[in-house]
Amino acid sequence: MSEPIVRELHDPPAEGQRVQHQNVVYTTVKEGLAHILVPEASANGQGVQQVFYNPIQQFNRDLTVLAIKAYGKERMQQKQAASRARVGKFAEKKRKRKEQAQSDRPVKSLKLSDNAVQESANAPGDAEMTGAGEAVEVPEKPIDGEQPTEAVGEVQAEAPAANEDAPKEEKDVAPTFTVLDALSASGLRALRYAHEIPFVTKVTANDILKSAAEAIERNARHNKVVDKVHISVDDALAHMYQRIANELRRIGVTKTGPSEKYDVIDLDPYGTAAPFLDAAVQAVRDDGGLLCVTCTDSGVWASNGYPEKCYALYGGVPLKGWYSHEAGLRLILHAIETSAAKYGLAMEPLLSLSVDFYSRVFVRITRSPSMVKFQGGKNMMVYSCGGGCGSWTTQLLMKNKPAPNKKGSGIFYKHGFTKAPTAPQSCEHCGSTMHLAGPMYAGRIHSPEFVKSVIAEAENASPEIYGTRERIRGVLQTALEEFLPSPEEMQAEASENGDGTKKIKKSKTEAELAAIDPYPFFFHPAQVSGLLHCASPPEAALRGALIGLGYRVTRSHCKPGSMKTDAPWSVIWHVFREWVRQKAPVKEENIKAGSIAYRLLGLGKKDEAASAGTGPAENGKEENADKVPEVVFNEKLGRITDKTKLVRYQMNPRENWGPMNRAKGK
Ligand SMILES: C[S@@+](CC[C@H](N)C(=O)[O-])C[C@H]1O[C@@H](n2cnc3c(N)ncnc32)[C@H](O)[C@@H]1O
Ligand SMILES: [Zn+2]
Repeated sequence: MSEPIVRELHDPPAEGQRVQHQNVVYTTVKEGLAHILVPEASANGQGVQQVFYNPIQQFNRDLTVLAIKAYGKERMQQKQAASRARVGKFAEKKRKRKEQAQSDRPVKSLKLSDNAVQESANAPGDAEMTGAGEAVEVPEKPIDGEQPTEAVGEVQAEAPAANEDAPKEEKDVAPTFTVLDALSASGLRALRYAHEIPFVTKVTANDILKSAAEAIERNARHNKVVDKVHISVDDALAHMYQRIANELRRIGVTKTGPSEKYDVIDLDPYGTAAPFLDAAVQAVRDDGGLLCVTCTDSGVWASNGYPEKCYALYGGVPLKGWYSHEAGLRLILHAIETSAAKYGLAMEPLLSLSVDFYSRVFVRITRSPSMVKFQGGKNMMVYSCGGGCGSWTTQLLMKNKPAPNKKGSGIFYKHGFTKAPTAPQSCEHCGSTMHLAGPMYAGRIHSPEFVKSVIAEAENASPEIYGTRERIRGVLQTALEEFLPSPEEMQAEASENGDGTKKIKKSKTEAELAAIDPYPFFFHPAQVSGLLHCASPPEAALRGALIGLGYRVTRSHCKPGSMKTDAPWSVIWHVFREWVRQKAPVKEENIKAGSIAYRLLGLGKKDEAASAGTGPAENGKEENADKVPEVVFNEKLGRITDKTKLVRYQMNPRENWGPMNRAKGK
């Protein structure tokens, strides 16, 4: 029997309570600090929903709250510093004006220099307070108790009305932090941002459905956050383009008031976010605004089922194979980057995850035409042996080549062409046909500093409020460990610490931002073993073998059992052949001549050697085995002791797991 209805909309919200409002009975579902009212028939994601709510996406929402917190703390510090500087500037001017007034001389209008105007427009958090392009300063209103002098009146006549609300005190320039939940449904995200992120000053919850807007209003009232949550019923594109137009008007005409752009935009659509990207990159603030993007159409970006659709949506061809999810993240990043580039906006990936049935990426958008020039050299084509052994090779679309400046004043970059395809049409390892994929993003998909800052937020978060906290810690730690520095990066790291001095954190240089990820994809030992018809090596043994040969090994957050390494494919295959020879012999008579396993195991070569009378290499060892260091499957060397027992991968998806159907609301 159901619980009796004990609550009204205006009562304090409480988990599990039944609430009646306008003849509908709702169950109160708590997530984070927010309570949402879910019509009883559709609670738990069952039944036909009027407004979309998927409980399984809590991970996505918990993570986003923590990510915005981590991102916003730094941003608010910058904004507050800009604010203080501005208040200081005004206080100084106020003092000067007072002195002038007292000396009984007419006060002159204050013209800001071009540089000052530029600075004011560019400083984070500043443009919204002053209006970019502001040129003439208004004198202060008379200080309490003072009578305006004639002189002040004279200057006021010169000043444009647009500057009337120029800041006078700290409270007038208090920094804002705005978020757009562009596809809000029940408003759950907006409610959580309003409740859980203390520095958020306003969240706009937008949805195209009137029924969603009604739900948001109901939930905002129930949660008592109506002052922070602004509701908008509109097409998300129309809403964002309107803000872009308003901002252009603000900068060009009114020159005052807060920025119309958002500090953070969250896109959490049905399926793909691709149609919203062009507007979102422009509607988020271009001084480092944060874009959070979900795409649930993994059947498009991580499979070979619909390459034509993937190309249409993301501007790249997907990959077939084990690492298709990693490639999918790179396709989505490519789509965001190309959307942004044409407006002179650069994208920096902060965190890119492929989890459950969707991807979630967090990127920073900054106006930087000079960074945009690096983009051709940060995107790549991939040649993959998807139908065969799964090996790959990549090719950048362009080269970003450092060239010393002739005058000796530092390094600048040339952006040039690369050579025609270097990969053969047939796989050099197994002879199968190679396929073309991409273009896709070739840079780092996470920023280690950002990932660490979100981990720190997760560690301080209460597990009662953040139900998926342990999983967040595990996934983020795994994402952090994915980072295999390139030889250049390792060298830079070593030289910084070489003299024993403490490493000083430098701001990122263009070269660092332009760096590509030299090890973009993982491989999957169990699947490789399947191809060879052999037992799969224990992870520690395989890791030990690669480490013993001098390579680095880590894993990908995308798939349990995955391995990322800087060992080339030729070495990976050599290690597997040795595995078969030393530890996991296969029945050669069961392996069909000419098959992928036959070619990868080099059985053809043995046959050739036998018929030539030279016989197979002794003990089946490879012919040039002397030249290759011995492969030792040293489990001890490869063992990872995970003392903290992190939940690195989702193990038990609950019932009703998946993207769920669209809501039926109007
Ligand atoms: C997947 S749901 C959002 C779920 C929500 N973000 C959450 O975490 O619970 C997608 C929402 O986008 C809305 N929507 C679809 N197309 C839209 C558009 N063009 N503009 C605004 N909202 C749209 C739908 O009505 C639906 O409520
Ligand atoms: Zn192959």
